[in-house]
Amino acid sequence: MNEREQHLRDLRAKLNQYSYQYYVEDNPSVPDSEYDRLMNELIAIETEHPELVTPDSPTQRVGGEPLKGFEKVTHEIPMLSLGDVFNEAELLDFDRRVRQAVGEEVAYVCELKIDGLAISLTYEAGAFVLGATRGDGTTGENITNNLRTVRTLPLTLPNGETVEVRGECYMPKRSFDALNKARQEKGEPLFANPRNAAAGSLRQLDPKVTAHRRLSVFLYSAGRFDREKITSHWELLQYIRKLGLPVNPESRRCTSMHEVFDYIKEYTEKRDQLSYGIDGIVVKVDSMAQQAALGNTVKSPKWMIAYKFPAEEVVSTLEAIEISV
Ligand SMILES: NC(=O)c1cc2c(=O)c3cc(F)ccc3oc2nc1N
Repeated sequence: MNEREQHLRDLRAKLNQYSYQYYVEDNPSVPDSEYDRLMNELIAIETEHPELVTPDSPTQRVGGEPLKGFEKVTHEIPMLSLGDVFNEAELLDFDRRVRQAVGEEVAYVCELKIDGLAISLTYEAGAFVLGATRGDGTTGENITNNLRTVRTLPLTLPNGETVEVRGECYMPKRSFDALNKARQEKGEPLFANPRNAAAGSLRQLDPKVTAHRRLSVFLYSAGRFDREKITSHWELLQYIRKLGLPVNPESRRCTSMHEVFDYIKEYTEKRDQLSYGIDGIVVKVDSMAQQAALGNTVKSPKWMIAYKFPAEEVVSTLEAIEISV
């Protein structure tokens, strides 16, 4: 390997390390400007020596010309949405309905409800080939080029699987604060919250704009997968993690509603320390057989429920002034 190739390898390694510090550790060791400087240097060298480009180089994320619009994508397996409950009594009703329907004890998996945008990712022979929004559940929008810019979304799977996975694309609080600070300095309208900012960033026609929004993803489900090998949701999460895809580390298997309530209490308290926004807790029946027995309504699975946190009483300054007058 010659000196130039070694320099490229060092640049890629540094950029990947900075991404890991930013997105996984929520503790960047360099400012965004230093990341962008190194990325521009890597783009310049690879442009001059295209034969040295590698498929997993961070520069391969920001490709494609701005689109005129988004192609439609049909979800073979519909992407359903979550039913909501707003208090513990309603959560107990859900548990009672589930246990009556399956006629046996039930274990649950609790997950943080990431406040982002539902997406579907398709990998063919280990290569990321298609990314889409949920849309109306049956028809979504092809946002592949924009999702390629999401640094925590692997462009290749180490073992070359063909799989469709589903998850949430979100904007970390750090990215949201930096984005609104930059917009304030330019006198541009601010985003109201990270969810709106993520949605706006994914619906950009120009991937270069999306790349600067520093989005991230957590995966939590799959489209088609081998139901012989994977008999529980907990195993599905481990399988998705083994593929090399980011899975939220806070999920927990609970064998009683008592443990579910403990989990909800724990993460209601921890919510503000998380590096991303959550708007509730998702409670899923763990057994795939019990999920199948419960089935779906036309809109949502009956084996899953979202416990929503009470809306935060954010009294804006203006409201405060009105109240004080
Ligand atoms: N926002 C979320 O963090 C989150 C969302 C969903 C879903 O929307 C969802 C929709 C389905 F049809 C099936 C499973 C799901 O699991 C989910 N799990 C999560 N953790």
